[in-house]
Amino acid sequence: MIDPRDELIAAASYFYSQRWMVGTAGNLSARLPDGSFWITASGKSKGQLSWDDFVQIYPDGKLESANTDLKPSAETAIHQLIYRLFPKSQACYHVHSIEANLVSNFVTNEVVLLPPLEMLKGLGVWEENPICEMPIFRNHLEVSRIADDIQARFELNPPKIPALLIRNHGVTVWANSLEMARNYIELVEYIFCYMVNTRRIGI
Ligand SMILES: CSCCC(=O)C(=O)COP(=O)(O)O
Ligand SMILES: [Zn+2]
Repeated sequence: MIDPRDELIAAASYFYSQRWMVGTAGNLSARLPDGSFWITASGKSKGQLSWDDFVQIYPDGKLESANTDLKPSAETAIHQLIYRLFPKSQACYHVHSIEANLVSNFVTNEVVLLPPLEMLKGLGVWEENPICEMPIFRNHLEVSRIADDIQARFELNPPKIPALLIRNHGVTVWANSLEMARNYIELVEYIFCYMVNTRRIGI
């Protein structure tokens, strides 16, 4: 079995270079065949991760890490929930971009309408002139409350695309492979960038 940490490190380094994972912002995880997942340890610079900067979380919540000082990402509860709600997901990526935060303030309600761009096909929306919304969640200080809100909403109303925004915080995507999760981050960031630019030029 290939260890997914190399791919997570490469993705984090790329996202860092795009300024979507500045400093210690964001967290990435990837599942293993036994149902456990590797997740970035909390507070690590995402531009220079190594294998020892990850924690393995088992389905029963137990964890394993290279040293006992290592804490799993503060947002592990969201990754755990995503894997529970979407059992085919193999990766969950969360980044903080300026555009994601700007877009999260374009509306005050719980969803933002995305422009009907061709790029939505990359997120699985194969429709002409699609009406596609991205869910937005409140950024509670306690991450478990964010996870509770996501669970409550998604159990009733599953999202059309594998992505969610946390207002003034960042975007989270999930996918059936690490490669797809990386593409999804690029696609949502393209869409956010487009939305910010259309506002800027007033169209
Ligand atoms: C400066 S980032 C604040 C915490 C956060 O939102 C994040 O994504 C990183 O947290 P982690 O515990 O995964 O390092
Ligand atoms: Zn975050």
